[in-house]
Amino acid sequence: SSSLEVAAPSLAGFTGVALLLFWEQLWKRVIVTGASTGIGEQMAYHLARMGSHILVTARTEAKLQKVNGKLSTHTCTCIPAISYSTLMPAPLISGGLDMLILNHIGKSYFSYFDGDVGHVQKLLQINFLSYVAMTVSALPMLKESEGSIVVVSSMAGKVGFPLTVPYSATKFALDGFFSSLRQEFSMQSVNVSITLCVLGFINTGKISPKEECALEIIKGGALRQREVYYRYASTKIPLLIRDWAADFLDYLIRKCYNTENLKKN
Ligand SMILES: NC(=O)C1=CN([C@@H]2O[C@H](COP(=O)(O)OP(=O)(O)OC[C@H]3O[C@@H](n4cnc5c(N)ncnc54)[C@H](OP(=O)(O)O)[C@@H]3O)[C@@H](O)[C@H]2O)C=CC1
Ligand SMILES: CC(C)CCC[C@@H](C)[C@H]1CC[C@H]2[C@@H]3C(=O)C=C4C[C@@H](O)CC[C@]4(C)[C@H]3CC[C@]12C
Repeated sequence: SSSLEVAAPSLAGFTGVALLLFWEQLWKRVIVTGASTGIGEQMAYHLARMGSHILVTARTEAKLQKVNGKLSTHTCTCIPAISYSTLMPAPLISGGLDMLILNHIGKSYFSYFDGDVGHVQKLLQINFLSYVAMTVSALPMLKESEGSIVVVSSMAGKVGFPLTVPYSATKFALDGFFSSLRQEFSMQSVNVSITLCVLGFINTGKISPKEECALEIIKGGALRQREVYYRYASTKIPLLIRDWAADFLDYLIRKCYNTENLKKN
């Protein structure tokens, strides 16, 4: 099929090709949040090439329309101005859902924690509570389809990095909520998979391109993996060090930061 031709060159290995062959039967209806830019936007393009029906969300209608324009030959609905309050509107799409990809984040700062409790609360609302609320409202549909929840997190949601205190808190919260929920699904025989994605720094260059990252996230979700690491070596190895020598990893991380230009709080 044409979807295979477009996506095949960027896929590594047999699993990726096998996944694409079965995708059209298995993974038709997908929601991607925060899909107007970055990794979410790239996920939308990959999914469209695979023939999925996708619903993308973000706050800015203009940016969503740009994405929608590039997706014009595929079924795509855009939801602008979703406030991501804790109360999500009742099921976003009727007719079922196979995969919910939770990806959006609110803006934060990259410097020492400034003591602004209100900002932490707001970021928890956007990066964490809205994920909980969307999961709750999508769950009846996901149970019916035996579908998947994909949660996009970060190395900063597994290890304490400096300069990202509020952000890190929201990402650690996601791990707690979804890891615990995965256990309950298993105990209650709820066949909905939960995939937590642990990403390192993603850029637009050659080292960790967002296009490849987006495809790895979709693959991990479709294969119902517990966690996705991207890129694998530079995220998995530090996590192995963390489990055996946490102080040593903290030391290595601090050594990567040039703190001369930073204002002390
Ligand atoms: N980029 C990186 O290096 C890394 C990214 N990650 C994770 O990957 C995911 C995607 O990151 P990235 O592609 O960089 O994100 P971007 O900043 O490129 O995109 C964020 C998306 O979320 C939407 N958004 C922003 N603010 C809000 C809000 N208040 N409410 C709802 N939606 C909002 C934006 O659209 P709009 O503003 O129109 O609402 C946009 O679509 C995130 O979960 C992030 O934590 C993890 C590790 C590293
Ligand atoms: C242990 C090392 C091998 C890996 C180091 C990875 C470090 C450098 C990675 C891990 C998590 C990354 C941050 C992140 O998750 C999300 C964002 C939001 C985005 O809008 C701007 C960039 C920012 C702050 C990333 C900055 C780079 C971080 C600290």
